Amino acid sequence: MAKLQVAIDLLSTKEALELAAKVAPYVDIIELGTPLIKSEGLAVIKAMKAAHPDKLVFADFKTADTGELEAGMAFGAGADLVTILGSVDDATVIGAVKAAKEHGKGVVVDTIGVKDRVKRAQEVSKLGVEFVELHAGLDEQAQPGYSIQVLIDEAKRAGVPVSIAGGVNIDTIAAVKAAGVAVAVAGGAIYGAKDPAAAAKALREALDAA
Ligand SMILES: O=C([C@H](O)CO)[C@H](O)[C@H](O)COP(=O)(O)O
Repeated sequence: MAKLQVAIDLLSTKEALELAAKVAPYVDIIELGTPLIKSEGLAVIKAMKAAHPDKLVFADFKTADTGELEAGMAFGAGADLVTILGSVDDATVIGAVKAAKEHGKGVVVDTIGVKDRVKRAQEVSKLGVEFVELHAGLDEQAQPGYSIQVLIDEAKRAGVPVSIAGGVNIDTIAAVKAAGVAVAVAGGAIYGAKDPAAAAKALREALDAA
């Protein structure tokens, strides 16, 4: 069964906690987006884990160097999963995986900006990561002609556990699920909705549908 991850790209701990309280019943993973962590620091991780100890808290660090150190910081603050950039040296991923093993937590590699996402996903999967995020970031999504179909096709070819992030919504989630993903990530489709709880519930139901 694929997991549902809410990506919270809001900028304050207060707003993030309010959103999480509304959508937590429908999601498995609560992602603290990179802008949120840059705005609020490690304290937002601590606050979210305290509020939702039963959920996986995902710190979207997008770490590019000192993998062991930064992953250790995220896990020490209460994160269950932390992201390392796929474009960086294997040594950074290996260091983060070392920290994850010490804390009993996990590393996710984010392929944002990677030219051959499938190849890199297959490479880093051998390094002990939990799963690989096939990700088109918000800037890439804003480019003319962007379609999530690219990520869906890549997920089908990957042959390793992946998530898809980059335009998952109620219209695309069935195809995302059919691609065999481990995790579907939805940001704007939830936090940008008039009724985030209803949006998360609808995505959950679509993901769980036979
Ligand atoms: O990770 C993200 C981005 O880099 C900013 O932190 C987004 O949360 C991710 O792309 C999902 O966004 P949506 O397309 O809004 O679902």
